[in-house]
Amino acid sequence: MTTVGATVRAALSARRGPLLRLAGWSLAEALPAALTGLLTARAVDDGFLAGRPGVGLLWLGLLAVAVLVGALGTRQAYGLLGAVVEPFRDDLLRRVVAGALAGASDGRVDDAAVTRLTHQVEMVRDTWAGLLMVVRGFVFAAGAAVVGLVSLAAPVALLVSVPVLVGLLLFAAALPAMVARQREYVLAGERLGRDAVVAVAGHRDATVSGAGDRVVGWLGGHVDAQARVERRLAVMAAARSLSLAVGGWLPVPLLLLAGPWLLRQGLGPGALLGALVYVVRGIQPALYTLFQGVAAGGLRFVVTLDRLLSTCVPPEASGGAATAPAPDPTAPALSLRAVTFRYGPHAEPVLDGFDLTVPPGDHLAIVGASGIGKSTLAGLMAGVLRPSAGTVHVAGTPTAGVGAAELATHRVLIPQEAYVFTGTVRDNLRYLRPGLDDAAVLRAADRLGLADLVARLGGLDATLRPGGLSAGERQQVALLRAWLSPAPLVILDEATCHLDPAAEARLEAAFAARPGTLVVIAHRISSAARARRVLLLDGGDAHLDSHRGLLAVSTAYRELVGHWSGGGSDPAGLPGDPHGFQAGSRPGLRHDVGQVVADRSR
Ligand SMILES: Nc1ncnc2c1ncn2[C@@H]1O[C@H](COP(=O)(O)OP(=O)(O)OP(=O)(O)O)[C@@H](O)[C@H]1O
Repeated sequence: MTTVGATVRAALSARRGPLLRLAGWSLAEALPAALTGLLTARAVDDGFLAGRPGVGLLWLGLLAVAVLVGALGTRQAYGLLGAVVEPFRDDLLRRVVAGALAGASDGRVDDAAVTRLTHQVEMVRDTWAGLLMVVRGFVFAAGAAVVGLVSLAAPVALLVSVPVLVGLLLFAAALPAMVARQREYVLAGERLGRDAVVAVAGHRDATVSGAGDRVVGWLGGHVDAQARVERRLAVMAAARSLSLAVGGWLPVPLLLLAGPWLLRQGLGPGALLGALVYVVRGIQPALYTLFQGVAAGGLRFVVTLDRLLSTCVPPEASGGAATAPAPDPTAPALSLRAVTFRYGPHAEPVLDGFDLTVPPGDHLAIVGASGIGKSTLAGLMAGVLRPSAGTVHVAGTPTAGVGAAELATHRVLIPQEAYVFTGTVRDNLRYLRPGLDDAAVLRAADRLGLADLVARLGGLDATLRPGGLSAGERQQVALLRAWLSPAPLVILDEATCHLDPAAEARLEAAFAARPGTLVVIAHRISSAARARRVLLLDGGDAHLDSHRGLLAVSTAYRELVGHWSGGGSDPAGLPGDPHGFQAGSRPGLRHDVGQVVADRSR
């Protein structure tokens, strides 16, 4: 499991640019803290005490300018905070949801768990932002104050720095215990909440069976436990106060006690006052904010992030294409072994002990009656569905436990209802390959005969509104997007059903010529005839052969072809049946494909 420390380090190193800019503006923000004591000392020693109030006011005016610069720094720093925090939140959310999806059984996701996890991600985001600001604020404010003290006099800086360091060390020593107490506190709260829900849900049974007192006692035990943990947490507040007393307050009496000696060494009274200003206005509030911030939001951040990471898919599994291993070109494009799939624990299996190997570069058409399991098989091939038993490999990579981003580099699945989103034509087309240049996109559009469509949509910069597109146009946009994807395997699940036969033929031919492997859930007989091999899903059987081969050996296939091309205005498809096949026309077909393996490629 990824640790909190590693996650924080990765988040910081991934956002180096914005962090550096944040540091730059933090310097500006720290300007008043750095100058406040120095300018006060000048105003007093060279101005007011020297009988030159004008000079004193001038120094104070400079301080006012520094305050304005600091305010500008604060404004910019908060703006930059989003650039550091939001990508961290996005990445965490992606991993958490991927973890929830990976943990889902039979494709069923626990919605409540996802909601709880996303809520916790928001909490981590907020506390992360708070922690960054607090730590950053302390480093720059305290650093500025120390620089100011050194510029006043080195012995003064030493007198202040030593107790500050001791206070920080005390706080750091108490931190592990604070984290442990905070974790106990969170767990006790969760336990109480969970069991209270159980008790409330079962209160009728408890009352009827006379177990009310036992339930109250049981819950009371949880309340007591939480109170005990809270008391232990409160002890940690004492450790915090001690650290603040040493680091933030001790320098004041030390400076006052050393005052006569410092004045004898030539330090002006204004400089002594300036040093006190640095301590009281700079170091003390910075320490207070640091201790409070770390003890409250910081501990919540560590504990909540730690719990979230235990549910996450590691970044390498959910990360972007850059971290995903490349598909193995020598492995079969698809390999299904003993795959069984059912939509529910008590449902009949749609596939049962199914085997299939698709070599790289193959062009496979899958045919069968409506409801026989073609889309289910496509979903399994694409890793969208998980087999109840057996394994599915895409280009040598098992689809189980692989993140969506990695899968996307291996295969692209275009379903019947194509997905188009509100955004530019360019973003829609480059969705699976964001870095691609416009020329390559337009070349591909031309290659697929879709240049007119792109022009009609208003060009690459135009905004697509999904509602304004016909079903056929949506399919063409999705097909061009799939063509542009880096994935070597393309699965078209009746992805051309809203196009006319000529457009379908043109697009399928283009996909067949694309380097890689093509699997088409056939919508028309012509799709099957164009394919190198045809997989026929039949009731208790499955057959794999060429179109001609199947025509020669399979009565079921001949019957389907007969239905497909039999009469009507569309010689390539069955009139009135958008699927080409009709379950009613094949009463003998069952939904279980059966044990028979039709795999002649092995
Ligand atoms: N989400 C689902 N929940 C339960 N059963 C489902 C689900 N999706 C499909 N099925 C059932 O699984 C079987 C196979 O469906 P599938 O959609 O894979 O068949 P198909 O051959 O693609 O059909 P069509 O050609 O009509 O698209 C059918 O009996 C269908 O009713």
